[in-house]
Amino acid sequence: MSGTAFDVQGAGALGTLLSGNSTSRILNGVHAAIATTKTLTPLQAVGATFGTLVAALIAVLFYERKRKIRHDIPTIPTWGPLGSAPEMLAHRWDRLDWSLWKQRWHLDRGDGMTAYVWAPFQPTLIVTCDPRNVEHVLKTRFDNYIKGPVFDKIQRVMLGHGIFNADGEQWRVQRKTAANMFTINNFRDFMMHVFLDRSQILTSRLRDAARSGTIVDLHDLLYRFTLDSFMEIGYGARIDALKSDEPIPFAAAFDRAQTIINRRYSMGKIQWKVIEWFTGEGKEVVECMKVADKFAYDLIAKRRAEGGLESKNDLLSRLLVMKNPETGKPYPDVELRDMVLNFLIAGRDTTAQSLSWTFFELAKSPEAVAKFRAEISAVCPDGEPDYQTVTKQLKYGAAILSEGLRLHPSVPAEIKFAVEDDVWPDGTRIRKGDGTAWMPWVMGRLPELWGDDALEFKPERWIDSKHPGPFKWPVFNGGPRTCLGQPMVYIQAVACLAEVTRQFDLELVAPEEVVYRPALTLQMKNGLRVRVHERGAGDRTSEGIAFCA
Ligand code: HEM
Repeated sequence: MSGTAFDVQGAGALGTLLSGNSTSRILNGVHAAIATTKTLTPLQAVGATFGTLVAALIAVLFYERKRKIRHDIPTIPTWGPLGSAPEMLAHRWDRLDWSLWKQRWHLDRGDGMTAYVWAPFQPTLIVTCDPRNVEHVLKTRFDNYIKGPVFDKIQRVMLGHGIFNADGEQWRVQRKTAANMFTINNFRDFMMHVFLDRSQILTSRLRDAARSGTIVDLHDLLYRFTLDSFMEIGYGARIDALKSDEPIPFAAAFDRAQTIINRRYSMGKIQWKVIEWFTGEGKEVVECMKVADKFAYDLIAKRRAEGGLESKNDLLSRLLVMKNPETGKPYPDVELRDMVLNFLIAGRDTTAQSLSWTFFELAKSPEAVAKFRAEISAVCPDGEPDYQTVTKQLKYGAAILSEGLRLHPSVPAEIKFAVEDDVWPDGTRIRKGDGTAWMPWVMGRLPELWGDDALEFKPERWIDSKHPGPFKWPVFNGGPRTCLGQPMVYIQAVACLAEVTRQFDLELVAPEEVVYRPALTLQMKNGLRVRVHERGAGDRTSEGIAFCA
């Protein structure tokens, strides 16, 4: 290869990396350098080209630094033109702990609750733990903060144009449709029936484990529990994942795609594209999504073919008879596919994770378990609970879940992008295009927000004090984009917590192994291995798998 051809390719690659006036100045420099290489030997030309590219890269890094550095917002000490990139790389496995450490550092210096972090080729992120700012972004200036193209490009292959990915009118229409479905009253009875039925299968698996002395991965069982429940409630389909230990092909493909996609958030677009091209993971995502897509389209076709949709209670049947308020026509399959997969992510992973982390905390807190058992015996002494019991009477159970979510929010961090310049309530100046982030995981651990016992698992704080509201505890978001599933989560999770706690003692096998995997949602990296002990007949009011007898 001649030195010149090689050089021009290199310059071309740089050209696609960059844009803007300064960039063209840099490129002119590169071209000038290339022209001089024409008189060199091939080896010298390669050396000169490499040197030129390195010099150009350094120039770009310094330009990026100049563009991103903010003198009006605090940040941790950075690595010159590399910003915080080296630390982000070093802390890719404990990203949340690093963020907490960073926030503590700022608070101890008197910087306040808002700081920023930057790295080359990634959007600058202004990160806040101030509930006033969170309220401002989520509610007061809702229209000024959007998910934006970064989120859309990363997630498009999986979420399509579904509700999680959408902004503006596209989001508004879907929100309306989804909100309508969640207000249907008879849906609640159907839901309750499904949750109790699946809870019974879960407890029968735990009983088998207790009797055979087998250690179980409760995290995996809870994923199966929420998958089975949501498949029935959402799509009227029974897949009985809980009755087996085998991987479910579509769920495995979907999980693999999620794992690869989640990693994209810690990189710039070019970085993840290049890495996925080299590792073949880009193609793998596409293949996995073909499996998930086929699953979704088959579900839609089957439900449509069965007919009688008007009398069915599941979400998909309701979607199939609904008309898009925009077009006045039924939703096309491609939009139904997006809804199916968006709701599956919402309905399965987050609830399974919240239950897993809450059981983890309960297993370390015998006092909370004793209080919960006393409440269960008091409010449902004879027979299965109804909707009212779970939603109104198991107050300590609900407090246990809220406390579990405070310390381990299923969505640990959120990002939105500013449409226009703005000023936050704490005085932080936001520029058009800035990424703004808040981290429920970090907020839940700050003594400044929760008192000196912030790191302790204390369900009582939800009973003894006023509810903190959605902006100090943004676990389910707040404002117009509040989680639509929150009431459903409390029914399913409180029923499941009560059912398991009433019948079993859970012993953690290796508590030190219970750690998160950095991802969009708070998975347990090594699962939740427990030894299950059936409570003696004297501990319960009766034998059996009824919810509370
Ligand atoms: C513990 C369980 C759950 C947690 C912690 C949770 C949390 C959240 C959060 C933080 C968001 C905002 C996401 C974003 O905009 O980036 C959200 C949105 C949403 N959630 Fe949940 N969620 C849970 C369970 C569920 C369930 C079971 C459903 C229903 C099937 C559901 C349905 C939705 C929907 C439809 C949205 C989109 C709302 C919108 O953008 O307008 N969620 N959830």
